[in-house]
Amino acid sequence: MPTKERLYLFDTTLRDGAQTNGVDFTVADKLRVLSLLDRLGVDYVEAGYPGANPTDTQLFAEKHEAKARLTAFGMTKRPGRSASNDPGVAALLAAHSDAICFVAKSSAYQVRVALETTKEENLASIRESVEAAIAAGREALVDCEHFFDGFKEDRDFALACARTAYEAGARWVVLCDTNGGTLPHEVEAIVAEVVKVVPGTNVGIHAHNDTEQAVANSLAAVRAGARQIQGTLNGLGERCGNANLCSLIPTLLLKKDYAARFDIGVGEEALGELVHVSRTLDEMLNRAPDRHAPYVGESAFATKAGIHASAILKDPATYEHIAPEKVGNRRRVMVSDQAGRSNVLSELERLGVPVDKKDPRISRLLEEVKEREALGYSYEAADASFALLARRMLGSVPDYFAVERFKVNVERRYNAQGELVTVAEAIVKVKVDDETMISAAEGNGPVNALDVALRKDLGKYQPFISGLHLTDYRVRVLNGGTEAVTRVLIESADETGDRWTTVGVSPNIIDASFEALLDSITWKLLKEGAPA
Ligand SMILES: CC(=O)SCCNC(=O)CCNC(=O)[C@H](O)C(C)(C)COP(=O)(O)OP(=O)(O)OC[C@H]1O[C@@H](n2cnc3c(N)ncnc32)[C@H](O)[C@@H]1OP(=O)(O)O
Ligand SMILES: CC(=O)C(=O)O
Repeated sequence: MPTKERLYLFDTTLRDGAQTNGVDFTVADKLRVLSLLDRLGVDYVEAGYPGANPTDTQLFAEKHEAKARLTAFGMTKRPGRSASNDPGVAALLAAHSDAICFVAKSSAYQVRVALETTKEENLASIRESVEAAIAAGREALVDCEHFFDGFKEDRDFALACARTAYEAGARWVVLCDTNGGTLPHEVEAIVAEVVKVVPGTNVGIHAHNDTEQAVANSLAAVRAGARQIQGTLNGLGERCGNANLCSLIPTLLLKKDYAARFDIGVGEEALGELVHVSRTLDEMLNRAPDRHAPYVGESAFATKAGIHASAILKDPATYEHIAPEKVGNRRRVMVSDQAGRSNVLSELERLGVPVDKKDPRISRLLEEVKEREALGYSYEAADASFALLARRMLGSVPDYFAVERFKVNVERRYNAQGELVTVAEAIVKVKVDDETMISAAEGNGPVNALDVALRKDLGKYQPFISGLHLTDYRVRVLNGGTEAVTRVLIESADETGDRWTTVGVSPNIIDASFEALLDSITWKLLKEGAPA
């Protein structure tokens, strides 16, 4: 087998990713991400911009052990002064890092307008900054900012910037599509010109996603000869983000043309951790994961259409481009108004509901789902409500308890301190066997009060629901005006870490919420095997 070429991965989640609107890393966050990236096996981690802010300065104030080359980012020296006299360069040289990545303009227009200097001064800044880094024993990289736009307007100057960086000793000359407007065929053609001047083994690509082409542009650059890709986890980055490493890594490892040709330093085992890495980052940043993200999204291997589900059950390869387990994801076959019998059978199997494939009740269950979805229900996410619907149809859900009445009161009034407050109170009357319980509770809203009252005393079932808590509550008004119907989805969790979702629908939001709450409790009792 021919030896593979080495393709290097450079992660900038902690630098360009930190430029994402709404993203803010602490030093502790950065160290955690560094360890995630190190386990993944990327070659470089650009961890920040020492001197730009206290977090990054503190991060680089000491040495951090990592397999990846820890990289500090910053500007080349400013025009009109020497590198040894430039505070920005001094901060970079003082930082504990293996490598320094300088950002340098490579567009004549940017040099004139943004830097207000000359082309010659800019080339001198690149050369002297790289030389200073190397003299200090660091590996030097140069991010050629605005390279592709610069190449289109003044090709010779853009190439002179790249050549100057290389000749000064930069290990990598990284071509940046800073404004993200370049298309893959342009990237491929321009990189092909650059590698005539700087060897491809020293050329990198840094693509922004403003036309949703960052991943395609990175692959186009590799096709043309570049051998380093810069990107971020989950595609974080300035404006629309950077090339998403969670898409690039599996593509490079699993798609034949790249896998056969390149070694990227990330192994199969680490690839199996990709979903975990992606979700851990989202969790840390308090961002909702993108359900539709390629490879790592919750819906990346979710099938709704009946025709697809039928084929997937025969052989998953019929509708999947890779096996989801390779990236640590899972297949989901959903039940909805787009489903056929195959979706229902698959979901029942997953939920552990035993059923004979030929049972005529399967078709009736499917019809019931479709009729209910027409009324506003949605079972795609509400797995526990679907399981209850199915089990009720199959006659296996006990009547654990009956709610005889409930009352909810919301009142705005002055409290004893003279402050205006809104108070929600609920009373629930529940019958378990022959015993009647009446519970009252206050809550931060009517649904919360109702939930607390309902779960306060369920008699003999109380021990079974003690670990139950609500983790999410979503409301959607399905059609406007006076005819509006409200759909409530409630996500619950318990002490074992299990999560499940239930649905309720009604013109009245309290009724819809109550229906979803009842399903949640009933599912928990069923799951625990509570006696009827
Ligand atoms: C394309 C990219 O993503 S590059 C990454 C950019 N990242 C960041 O900017 C985040 C961190 N930045 C910061 O905290 C601040 O901008 C700092 C600390 C770096 C600089 O702050 P300030 O000194 O107040 O300067 P300010 O941010 O207003 O402007 C940048 C200056 O750098 C100059 N500059 C920009 N790029 C370069 C470069 N590659 N080489 C030399 N100088 C440069 C600009 O011309 C401008 O100079 P001016 O003040 O004489 O007009
Ligand atoms: C360096 C960088 O982030 C850019 O040019 O986009």
